[in-house]
Amino acid sequence: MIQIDQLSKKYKEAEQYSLLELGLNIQTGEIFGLLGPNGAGKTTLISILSGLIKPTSGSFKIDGLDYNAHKKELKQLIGIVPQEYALYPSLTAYENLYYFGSMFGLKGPSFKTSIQEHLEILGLEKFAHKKIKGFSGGMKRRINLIASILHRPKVLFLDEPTVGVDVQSKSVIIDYLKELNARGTTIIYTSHHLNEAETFCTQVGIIDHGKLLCLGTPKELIQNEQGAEHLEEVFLAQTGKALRDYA
Ligand SMILES: Nc1ncnc2c1ncn2[C@@H]1O[C@H](COP(=O)(O)OP(=O)(O)OP(=O)(O)O)[C@@H](O)[C@H]1O
Repeated sequence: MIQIDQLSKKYKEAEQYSLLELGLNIQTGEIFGLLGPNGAGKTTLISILSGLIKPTSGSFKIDGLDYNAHKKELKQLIGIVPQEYALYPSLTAYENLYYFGSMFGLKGPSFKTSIQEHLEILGLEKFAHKKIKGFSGGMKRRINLIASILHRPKVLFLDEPTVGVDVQSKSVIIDYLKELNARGTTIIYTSHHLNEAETFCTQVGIIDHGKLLCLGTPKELIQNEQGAEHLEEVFLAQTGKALRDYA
């Protein structure tokens, strides 16, 4: 589904590469967890794959389509849930979703029904006509998720979709993502919640300093790391214990 070849990114004015000749294949139907410490390059990689920023060099294809030649098709094919909320605070939940769906050309009664259905599935039907500015973090994350999937993307990129939300919202989000995946959506997500990734992901890639360190199912990675019982131990063995503070 996704073929990444020798992808590098050096931001303007940055001294170091944020991604360095990274190669990776992600198969159709996976729930792929992109894990790594702060500053590892996760957001950079997801932002390149979802067309938000350009790589410095290298290439990638999604569903056989090269990004440079097929930008329009790829926009319809993918959904993006960014780390920051991309919502209009003074519009209601319904108005936000209507706006984002319209951007993908959605319209008509079936579109309106689809918004209502998604609000129900994610437990937000009571808040459909309330303004976003009063919503909790967990509610905003769920609205952000709906906004990114109304056009039924084949591939969904999520940058830390469960950060800063309570256990209840997290569980609704994860269950919903599993359901989407069961219906055929390939999921690529970043997270610092290693317990969550261990049970949620079918494949995991650990990256650091812009390079892929290891790749496999959570079970394979745990088996291959001597003495490890959980993904967290694999992660620390691969990336070390040094703090990654940067400003
Ligand atoms: N716009 C930018 N300009 C310059 N450097 C940047 C920019 N965005 C990110 N970087 C740098 O690129 C590196 C990778 O950052 P990135 O945000 O991709 O990491 P991350 O793995 O997503 O981290 P986190 O877990 O903190 O979100 C870091 O060193 C960061 O400082």
